[in-house]
Amino acid sequence: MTFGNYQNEIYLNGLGGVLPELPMAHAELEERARAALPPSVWSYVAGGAGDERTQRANVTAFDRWGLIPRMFVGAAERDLSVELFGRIWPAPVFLAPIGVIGLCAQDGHGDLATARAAARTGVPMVASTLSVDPLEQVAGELGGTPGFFQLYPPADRDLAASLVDRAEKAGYTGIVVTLDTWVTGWRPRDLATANFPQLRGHCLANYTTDPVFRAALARPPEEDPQATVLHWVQVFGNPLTWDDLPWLRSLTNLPLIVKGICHPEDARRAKDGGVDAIYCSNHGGRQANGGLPALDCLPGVVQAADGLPVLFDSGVRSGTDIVKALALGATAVGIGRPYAYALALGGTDGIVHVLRTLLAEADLLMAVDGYPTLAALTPDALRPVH
Ligand SMILES: Cc1cc2nc3c(=O)[nH]c(=O)nc-3n(C[C@H](O)[C@H](O)[C@H](O)COP(=O)(O)O)c2cc1C
Ligand SMILES: CCCCCCC(=O)C(=O)O
Repeated sequence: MTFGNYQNEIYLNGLGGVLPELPMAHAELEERARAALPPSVWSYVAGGAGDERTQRANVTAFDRWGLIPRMFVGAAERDLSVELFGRIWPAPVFLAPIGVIGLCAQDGHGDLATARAAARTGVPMVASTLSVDPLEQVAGELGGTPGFFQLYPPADRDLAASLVDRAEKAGYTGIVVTLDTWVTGWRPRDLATANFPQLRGHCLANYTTDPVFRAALARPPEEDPQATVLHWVQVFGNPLTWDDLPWLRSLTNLPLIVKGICHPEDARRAKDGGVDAIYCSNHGGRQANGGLPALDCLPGVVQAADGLPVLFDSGVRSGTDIVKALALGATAVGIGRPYAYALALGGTDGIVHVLRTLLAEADLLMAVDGYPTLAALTPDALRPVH
């Protein structure tokens, strides 16, 4: 599927892949997903850290930037494609890793449904360590679309190596290491309902199918699920230091991307440590409350990355948001909660719907505002709103 030049599709053929019964605006999508999802899954996905100020600020940060339209640029033809890690992506957009995405699908196999949406659209998927279906099965649904495996680096280094090795063999094209969630943040909604312990048991497929993880158990996970979860709790978290970066780098020759970078100095050190890209994100405000909106961190990270690709997520809710993040220097923009809600409402078709609408809006905005290429989207396209 190619993106760009939606005009004909919208005005002549309708937006292929868009479901008339699903909303185009995020607020309505969210409201309908709330009604459709089991309450425990809803509050887990929608919730964040503390009183969720940072989570809300991630979204409203986009309102503080305004695009300035340009004229006489002949923007009838647009091209949203981007080359990243040696592959051409149809658009500078990807599906961010979502740990319980499996449970957002009505059949409980949302990881597979997401991979199928990636296959249909060509929009790359970052598959979470915490999935209902094992990473090999998820990769099997990706078709030719690039897939990235997101690693929560476990305390057991052999387990980390095994997960990365499996991801390589399964055909993933990069490894995203998430640094900001070695322990769960203060999440009142989940604490109130003891939600995560309830949900996580369903999302350990990558562990229960792993030879290193299984070898550490006295009895197989199928026979003793409780002991399995207890062992997982022990090995999951790994508060890494900069001294661990060479080890992480040594795990793979695939592109290595570090997720959760918000400080320019961290971006600089990660670049010096040999990573292939920086992923600027505050985990959608789920980990730390009281922080800067991720969008406000993006320009500093881009500057410090000094030419290295910078992936970005946290708070992206519209095509306009995508364009603003690109103008502020993101190389590609991650979609998070919107696709979880779309999955809940329409399965794979729902995710395709949300990607099509987001990208159509971005594309048309680039057309009417006179920024026909990604190269034209520079910080000069924006001014702060007073
Ligand atoms: C329910 C849920 C589960 C998540 N699980 C993971 C995960 O397994 N790994 C990870 O790196 N990020 C995870 N994230 C964070 C997302 O990758 C992304 O950073 C975040 O959703 C962006 O914020 P937004 O959805 O508000 O735009 C999760 C986010 C949500 C909402
Ligand atoms: C022990 C922490 C697991 C968190 C897993 C999923 C995730 O990243 C999230 O934000 O939720």
